[in-house]
Amino acid sequence: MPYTKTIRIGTRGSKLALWQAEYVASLIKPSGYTTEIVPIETRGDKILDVSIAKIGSKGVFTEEIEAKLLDGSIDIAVHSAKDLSSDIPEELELVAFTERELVNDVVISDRQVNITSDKLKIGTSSTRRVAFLKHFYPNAEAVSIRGNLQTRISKMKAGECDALLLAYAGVHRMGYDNMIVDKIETSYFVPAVGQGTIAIECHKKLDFKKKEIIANWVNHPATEVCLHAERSFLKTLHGGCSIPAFGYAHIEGDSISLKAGIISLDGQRVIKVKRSSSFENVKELGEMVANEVLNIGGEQILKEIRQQL
Ligand SMILES: NCc1[nH]cc(CCC(=O)O)c1CC(=O)O
Repeated sequence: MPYTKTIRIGTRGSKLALWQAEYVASLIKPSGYTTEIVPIETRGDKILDVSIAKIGSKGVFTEEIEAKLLDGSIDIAVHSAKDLSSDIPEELELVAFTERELVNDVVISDRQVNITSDKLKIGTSSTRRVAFLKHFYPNAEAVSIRGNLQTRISKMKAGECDALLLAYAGVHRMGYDNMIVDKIETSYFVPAVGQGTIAIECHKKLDFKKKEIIANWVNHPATEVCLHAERSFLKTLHGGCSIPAFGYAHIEGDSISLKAGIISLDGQRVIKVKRSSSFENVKELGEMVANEVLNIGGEQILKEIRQQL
């Protein structure tokens, strides 16, 4: 095949995913390479009536896309880093992470609501958010809502819930900032691993010039190092996206600080550990934090969750 200066970008077909793919394409553009966006439907897009936790296996939003990386029909895949399992196929690698957006969860609503004092029905389908709601906002009632952001907002307007709890990143990318009624602090409501950043996955054998373009034009090194710490934590914990684990790393001077843990599904027990390391040791940092979390009660919580799901 003749060499083409075109990078084929595989992505899910949802509006948020397409926004993210377009964003990555816009970062590549000044390099002189062109891009082609290839939408791919995944299992997670097809099954809308069951919560993600119950679909079961990891990678429900990524497997079909990874298959196309493996057979060479796309050059790179663009994912919300949060949706990416901690184990990716041996032949593939993560080559870039875009600059992280504000990482917080936010409450959005079409009416005036107060999450602290009102008895709100809050739409979410994330086990982490349901458990944190039970712990920090016992007034609130979590109701399961799935679908893309647009669908969830229509369900809220139709009365299925009073508010939605979502990642700021997605809300912002879809242009719903004006519906934000509360920004929840990460000091206690710790985000999911990878929240707010976009990961670029490719075949280890992808043409080196294309890899170089991605590294130079798409990757944000400070975000990348934080993501490696968070993902090392998740990998050691053996948690997929259905586990109510959380992890957030950020740079403090010349070290990386990682705060991560797990919460029981009933919200009763929060196991949280914060440690820091140099930039070179983020993998060990993630492993150390995960092992500590497992040892001080995390193992027991994981065992209970595996029995319940
Ligand atoms: N699990 C779905 C998902 N995956 C990524 C985002 C938002 C964008 C991001 O976190 O980068 C969302 C929606 C949400 O959690 O509100």
